[in-house]
Amino acid sequence: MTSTAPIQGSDSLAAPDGAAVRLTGVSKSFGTVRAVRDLSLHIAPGEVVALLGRNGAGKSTTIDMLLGLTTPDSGTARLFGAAPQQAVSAGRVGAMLQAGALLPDLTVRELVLLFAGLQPHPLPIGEVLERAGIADLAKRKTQNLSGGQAQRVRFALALVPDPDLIVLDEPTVGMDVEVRREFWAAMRSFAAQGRTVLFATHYLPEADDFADRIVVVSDGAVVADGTGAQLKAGTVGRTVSAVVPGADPQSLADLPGATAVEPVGGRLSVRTASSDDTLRALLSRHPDAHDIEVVQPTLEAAFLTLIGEQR
Ligand SMILES: Nc1ncnc2c1ncn2[C@@H]1O[C@H](COP(=O)(O)OP(=O)(O)OP(=O)(O)O)[C@@H](O)[C@H]1O
Repeated sequence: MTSTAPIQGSDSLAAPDGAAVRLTGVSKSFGTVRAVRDLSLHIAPGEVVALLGRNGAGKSTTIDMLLGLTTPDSGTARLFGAAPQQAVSAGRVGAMLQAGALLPDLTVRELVLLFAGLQPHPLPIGEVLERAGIADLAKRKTQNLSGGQAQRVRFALALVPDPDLIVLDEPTVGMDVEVRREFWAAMRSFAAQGRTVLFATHYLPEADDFADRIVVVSDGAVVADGTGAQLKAGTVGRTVSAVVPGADPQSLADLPGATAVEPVGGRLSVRTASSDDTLRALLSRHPDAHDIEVVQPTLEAAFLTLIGEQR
């Protein structure tokens, strides 16, 4: 006999909804400051997600709630279907938070060992040092590290639990260009194993280069969520610019797809949701238009538009 009835007694440790991270309508205020407002975020296992926003947007507060370091005023935070503290205690989560002094008077190796002793299934110390690129710093006292070296040690501590999810709050602050490159290479190999990465940043190129998905936060709320390409296409559109004899910005405002027109150095620049339609109509109306350019927006332009709209 065949049956289509649901299987009973499924693994209670599995995330019931399959999500690595699920924030549902979380809010947090500090006095009169509403740091995070009704924010929801769902991250599937294996995704690499950037939380992008300017200073004070609410990124760190969101991360603190997600890790169980701060309790939301309302809403819920779940990691792998469990309460954040439970997922952290189970060694499923590694975190690299902003600044915070490393325990002094210990060598890097001693610090990593101490931290490993608190984890249920830590990675071997040699592997941690290797993966974080700090084998050469193992014997250095933590208080003698440079800012960038201390960041790499914090990254090592995040790797110690051998986590399924790694959460990084502005991880590359203080790292020089070379160290930054090595750091992202290490993160790529971590993510290539199917693990989940969430990082907060205000470096747009990092979000664009490294994340599968960018969640833009402004004034404590999600204002956009998509790939870098989707954010660029969906928010700003392309720009058609040309020298158009006898035209002024107002006369081009009704071109199909046009959302804004401005004069830029003797040219007219038309921001458009449909560059093909705009260009056809422009040439039909002004056959003498010349030096035409169609420009794809940068992520920075998309970001500024998004947070500008929000404000
Ligand atoms: N403990 C606190 N007490 C009072 N206000 C706070 C506290 N923590 C955060 N805030 C305020 O909440 C808002 C959000 O801060 P948060 O640190 O989450 O932003 P952020 O996006 O991480 O900023 P940054 O990029 O500068 O780190 C800010 O206005 C901040 O001043």
